[in-house]
Amino acid sequence: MMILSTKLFWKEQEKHGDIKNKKIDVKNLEGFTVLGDENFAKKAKVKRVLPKWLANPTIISVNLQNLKTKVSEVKLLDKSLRKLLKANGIQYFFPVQAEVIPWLLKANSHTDVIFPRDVCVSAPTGSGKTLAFVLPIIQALKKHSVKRIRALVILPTQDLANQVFKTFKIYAQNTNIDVCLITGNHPFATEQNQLITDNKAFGPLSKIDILVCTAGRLVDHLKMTKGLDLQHLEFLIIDEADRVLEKQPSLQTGKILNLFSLQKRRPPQKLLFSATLSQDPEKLQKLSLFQPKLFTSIVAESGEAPDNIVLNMETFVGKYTTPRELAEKYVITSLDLKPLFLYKLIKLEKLTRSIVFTHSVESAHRLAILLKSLFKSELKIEEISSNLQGKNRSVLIDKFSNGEIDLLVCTDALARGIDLPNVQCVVSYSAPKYLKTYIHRAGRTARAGEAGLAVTLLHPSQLAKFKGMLQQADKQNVEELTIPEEDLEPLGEQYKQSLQELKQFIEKEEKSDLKQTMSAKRKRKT
Ligand SMILES: Nc1ncnc2c1ncn2[C@@H]1O[C@H](COP(=O)(O)OP(=O)(O)OP(=O)(O)O)[C@@H](O)[C@H]1O
Repeated sequence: MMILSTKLFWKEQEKHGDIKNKKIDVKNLEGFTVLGDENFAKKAKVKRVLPKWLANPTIISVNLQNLKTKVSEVKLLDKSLRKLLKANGIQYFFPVQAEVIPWLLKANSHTDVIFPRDVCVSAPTGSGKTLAFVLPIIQALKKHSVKRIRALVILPTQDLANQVFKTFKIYAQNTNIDVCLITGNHPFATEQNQLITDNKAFGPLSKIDILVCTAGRLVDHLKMTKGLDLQHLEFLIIDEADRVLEKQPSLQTGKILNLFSLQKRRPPQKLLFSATLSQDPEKLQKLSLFQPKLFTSIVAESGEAPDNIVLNMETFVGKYTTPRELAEKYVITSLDLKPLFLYKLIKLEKLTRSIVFTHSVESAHRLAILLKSLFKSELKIEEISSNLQGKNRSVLIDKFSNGEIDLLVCTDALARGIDLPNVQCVVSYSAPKYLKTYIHRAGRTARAGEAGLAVTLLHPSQLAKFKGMLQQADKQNVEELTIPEEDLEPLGEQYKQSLQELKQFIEKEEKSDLKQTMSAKRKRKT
């Protein structure tokens, strides 16, 4: 018997002249086995059915003005923690805290009987996600007297890890919990020494209870630090989870996330946080979450995120949300005068305490020099990028926080999670490529219920793409802020002079770089 592919079959049918009807005539098929079938009927649309946990989230309000949950009334939380919150000026919980903290405390109150469910939290930037995991973890770990790493907190950058570490330190006061930070900011051996002590009788022992780290440095220590034991882990927290998992695929591909499922005791509870957490079931599937629970804020058609919204549970997929207090605008600029548009924008809006994002370290550097030349002593301008060592970056971040710097020019290395107080405006000098980038940049302002402005500079050819991108987050009303090109004409001479200064500055820098490289080479030779 002959085996016939569908293509050959149609050729055969053609010979028999029955192609018109495109119907298989079984009579002509003697001696053939047809593989596959041509079906020209229109297929019914497949209805997307979400896993139950994604379709039934707990909705988090984005309203930070009308707070309802008093810290003093959440009796599930230890009195000492409530006292510390009060001492740090926190009287009311933000919505994400009001939902997640009691839920986690309850889930962890009888872990000897029931494995706690894993948790995904998607809530806007600046909505207080950090405390939503810090407080329940401190409370849960207070009871232990033997030192073991019981909570592992992974973040995408050094600056962020540092920030979360500081929050843990504040709320671990008056407990015997030891928190450690490893980000590569210190020599490897120093970090090893902070993690482990070598006991003569028992071998390597943990010195700490909570480890806060960047993903890359964790991977290095897992490979090379003898005695680093995660067998007793009770919590695995991934903050800015989408970014961590993008940056460190080895975490995602099961190498580390699934490693814990092999441990002898119960696997740790996984807690994933982000303002842009994917709610795509296929992506989440890879994380091997255990009976996950989703907390998410939502936007309604109008772009508002009301408190009581009826969801279509079958099709609900959370969209990224931004703070209610965020005002958003864009400015159309020409390519060659873009720095002047920025200059004018800063003047018009009287911007201080503001951040300007560019797409690369080099362009941040050039723009900072140019702005310094244009503003002279009128504004204090600094640049911050991954080129700077961690310590210098922290100094700049502190200076900005204290109001000693008016304008910080930076790359997207600073876009995620960094909590700078009272940022007036975020300017995207280079248009963001992705919605996520836009949301995290803009999220440096309008934090913790404060008002804030995000302005994006666009060339006319970028406008359609930008608007399309914002529509994915149901943002339809982003207004244009018009700066007519004629208004820039009087600045022409000043601009030319500043460009000249920039050129000279860069040339000088290049020469000095060359000199340094040559002298380093010479030193190596000798
Ligand atoms: N209940 C509260 N009351 C007042 N301020 C709060 C409260 N909770 C948190 N904050 C403050 O709000 C700011 C933002 O909090 P946090 O950094 O945790 O936000 P986030 O949701 O993690 O933001 P991002 O997504 O950008 O990382 C911080 O300065 C924090 O101290």
